[in-house]
This record gives sequence, structure tokens and C-alpha cells, in this order.
Amino acid sequence: MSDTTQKRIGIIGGSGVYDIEGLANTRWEKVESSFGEPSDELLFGELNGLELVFLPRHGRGHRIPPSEINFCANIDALKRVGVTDILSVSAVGSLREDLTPGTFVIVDQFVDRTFARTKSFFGNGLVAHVSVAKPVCSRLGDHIQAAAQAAGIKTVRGGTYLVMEGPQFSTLAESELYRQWGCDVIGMTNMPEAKLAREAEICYATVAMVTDYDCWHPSHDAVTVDEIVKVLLANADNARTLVKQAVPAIGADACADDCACRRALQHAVMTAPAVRDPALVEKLSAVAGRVLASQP
Ligand SMILES: CSC[C@H]1O[C@H](OP(=O)(O)O)[C@H](O)[C@@H]1O
Ligand SMILES: Nc1ncnc2[nH]cnc12
Repeated sequence: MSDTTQKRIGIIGGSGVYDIEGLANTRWEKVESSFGEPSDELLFGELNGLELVFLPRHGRGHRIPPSEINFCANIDALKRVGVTDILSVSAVGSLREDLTPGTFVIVDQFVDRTFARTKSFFGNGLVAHVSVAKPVCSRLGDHIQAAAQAAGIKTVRGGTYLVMEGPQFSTLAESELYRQWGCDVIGMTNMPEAKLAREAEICYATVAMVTDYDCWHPSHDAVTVDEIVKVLLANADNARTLVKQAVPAIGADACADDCACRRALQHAVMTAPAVRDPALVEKLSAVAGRVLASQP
């Protein structure tokens, strides 16, 4: 067991979460990424002496729809400022009767049905294949679960999040199909975010807040943003409490260096050094610098 790397926790805020209150020494700062424009400036601040970085996924004021989010730039920017662990907060629809609106789900699997997004940092001239068999960091999941228990917040550990392209909500036939597949919640944003965090060797976990029952539910003819926002606002305090309780424990975790997420690229790069595209290697200096530097 070791703990040699300086930790910096990143929070990606989803719908309804555009800011984090209660941080000390805050500043919003533009961070350049070689993959384009992140969703917004990053908010730097301290919580109990620990440095945090916050990024609103849709930008402040919710300007960016799911398919237009530059997930590569977001993860690359967080990596560039030294983020080692990401807590994502997301609104989701429920595909199960017992996952009532207001419940928090610590997601552990995804079915990725998105089709109009860049899904990898790698590509022509530098090919890599990482494992996403276990797409979230269970160590972070443990901390979130413990924080929820301590705060008395109703949380379910484990669940499969169906990621749809959007921006429209699902049809009834789709919603019923996803239920038959055994999916538990539905949203539009956590992929490719989780895959890219894995490629960047950043530990990633998501807290999914159930805001509605999606359209399959007999009491839920259609999903509406009105209703989602109402539930989001009613539960925003719980989301903030959960994050604030989990962060100190993540910061103090002596096992972080042993996490497999942090070595995801160790045996992932396929392209022979001699034929690598130097421009792509340079572009990947933050995301893959650790392995590319040791494989000249
Ligand atoms: C506001 S309803 C739909 C919107 O909310 C979720 O986003 P996020 O994960 O960023 O909270 C969902 O995926 C949609 O993008
Ligand atoms: N029912 C739903 N479908 C997709 N994304 C959502 N985000 C919140 N509720 C959702």
C-alpha cells in the first residue's frame, strides 16, 4: 500500500449543478486543452485544505447539449491541472419501480448507445485499447457509499446506466427495451466521459440522481424538464452534502496509488514507436504522457 501521488479531486457537475458552494480561495480559470474548448472555465477552490477542481458539464447556465459536449477537452483539461480522481454528478431517469425520484445510484456499469461523439483520445497514428470491463472506480464508489451512509442519504450501490444520444428523451418502445435489457437508469452524458477518464488514467465514479421515471412508467406519460428541475432542486442539497462528505475521505485514501485505473494505459498502446504520429503524440502529452515518455 502506498500513497505517493499528490491527489487532486475533480467534480463534474451535471444538470442543475453549475457551481459548488462552500469552497475557500475560489477562482474560475480558463484551461487550454489540445482537444479544443472545455465546457467552461474550471473552478478551483479548497475544501478542508484539499484542492478541488469543478467543471460544469453543460457550461454555466446549461448552454451545451449532450451531443455537443467536448468530452475529450473536458477530461484533458482536468488531467492537465493534475486531477487524479473525478466525481461525476448526473441527473438520470429511472427504469425501475423501486428507484424512486430522489434516490442516488452509485452506478457501476454502462450500456453505451451514443453514436455521435468522439469516444477516444487515440486514433490514426497512435492506437490504444484500454479495458472498460469495470468502467468505474470501485474505490471511489466505496467512499461515496460511506459518505451517503454517514449523511443518511438514500443511496443504492450498483446499477447499469443506459447512455442515449438525446437530446430528445426516449420513445416508449426504447424505454421498455432498455428495461428488458436489465438497465436501471437512463441519461445522456456519462459516455464517453467514463471511457475517456479511463484512457486518461483518472479514477472516475458517478453519482446518479434519479429525477423521473422515464416514459415507461404508468404514472409518467412523458418526461418533462419542468418535473426534472423540480426534483433536482429538491435534492441539490443532498448532492452537495454527498460530495462534501466524500471528498476528505478520497483525499486521505492511502490506497489510491494501487488503483488499476491509474495504470490503464500500461499495456494499451499498440502502435510501434517508429510509426507514431508525432503530432498526435504531442496532443496526448497530458493524457498519455506517463506511458509515451517511457516508450520513446
Ligand atoms: C435536464 S434533463 C436531461 C439532461 O440531464 C442529464 O445530464 P447530466 O448527466 O449532465 O446531469 C441527462 O444526461 C441530460 O443531459
Ligand atoms: N428520463 C431521462 N432520460 C434521459 N436523460 C435523463 N436525465 C434525467 N432524466 C432523464
